[in-house]
Amino acid sequence: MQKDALVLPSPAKLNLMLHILGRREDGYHQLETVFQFLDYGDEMTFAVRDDGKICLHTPFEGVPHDQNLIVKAAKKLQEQSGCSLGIDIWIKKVLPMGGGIGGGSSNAATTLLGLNHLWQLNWDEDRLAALGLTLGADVPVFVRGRAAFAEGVGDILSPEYPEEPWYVVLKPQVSVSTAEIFSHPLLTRNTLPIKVRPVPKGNSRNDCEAVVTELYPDVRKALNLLGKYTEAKLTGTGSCIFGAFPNEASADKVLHLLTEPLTGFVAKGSNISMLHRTLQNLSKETGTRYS
Ligand SMILES: C[C@@](CO)(OP(=O)(O)O)[C@H](O)COP(=O)(O)OP(=O)(O)OC[C@H]1O[C@@H](n2ccc(N)nc2=O)[C@H](O)[C@@H]1O
Ligand SMILES: Nc1ncnc2c1ncn2[C@@H]1O[C@H](COP(=O)(O)OP(=O)(O)O)[C@@H](O)[C@H]1O
Repeated sequence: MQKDALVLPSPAKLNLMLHILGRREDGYHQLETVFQFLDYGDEMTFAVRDDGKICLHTPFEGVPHDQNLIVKAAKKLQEQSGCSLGIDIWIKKVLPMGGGIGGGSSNAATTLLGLNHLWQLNWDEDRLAALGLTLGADVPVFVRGRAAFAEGVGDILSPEYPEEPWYVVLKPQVSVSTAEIFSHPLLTRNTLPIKVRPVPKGNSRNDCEAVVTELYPDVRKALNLLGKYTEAKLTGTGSCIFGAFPNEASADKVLHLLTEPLTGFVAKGSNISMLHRTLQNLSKETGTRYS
């Protein structure tokens, strides 16, 4: 690896609540959701190439190189900016795929921000978020890096400041397809919009939960298990579930009681993503603006 490589985190997100208000003509659903980041995620390393090639060196099981959101993000940014440079990318992947914690979207956003810096494009956040939205509904929130109340298809963001507890996140041994849940006939699609902000306590339901637990009994089992210790909820379309705890020790204790046969982790909730905290620290060290 080159000595001037840039190493950046790619954090997970949780949907602290998720309401589905309706469906647009293009099939996409209008949502209201609260996004918060976790201080837990993948680690990505970037090194510039002079030959214009985009090379992801870490293989992903079941995801061909050119279908990877990392590669798609890099190629789109290269095309739209007209940049002649390329990039080598490595990733230490810890986030489970298809878990509703946004790993793919987060990887895409970290790629956009990392390359914006390394290729010296100086794109602003709005432009990067707009490009991100063409890759997936969740990419803009990762580009902006601040906890948010989201409307539209999840792309119209306004600041939200939820508490920042410690979470236990459990991954049942199933992967849920977002498209499958959103096309299900029994999905709740008529929840009324929330008029009051910040989102009042008691609005923390996830409208996908009923369909997901019906189709995936392992998710129901996990919710019941964690639900013995705290309120347990689904994030996004699952399959991960989570519950809040007042401190790391109490979260750790419950994780150790529960993991077999589930896998899971403990992480602190954060209203500023660790990617953006890292970029801010780099800016201070080098005097360069990173996004
Ligand atoms: C619902 C959320 C909440 O965070 O679920 P998770 O994927 O994280 O579980 C996301 O907005 C998902 O975002 P993302 O995973 O980027 O979805 P996309 O790739 O854009 O869309 C996957 C598929 O889900 C459906 N879809 C997605 C978002 C949305 N607001 N309405 C939809 O109907 C569409 O059928 C689309 O083809
Ligand atoms: N870099 C990536 N990381 C994870 N998943 C990716 C990536 N690129 C493409 N994918 C595809 O996107 C799907 C959804 O991944 P992910 O974002 O992790 O889940 P979710 O949207 O449920 O949080 C994966 O099952 C995989 O097929």
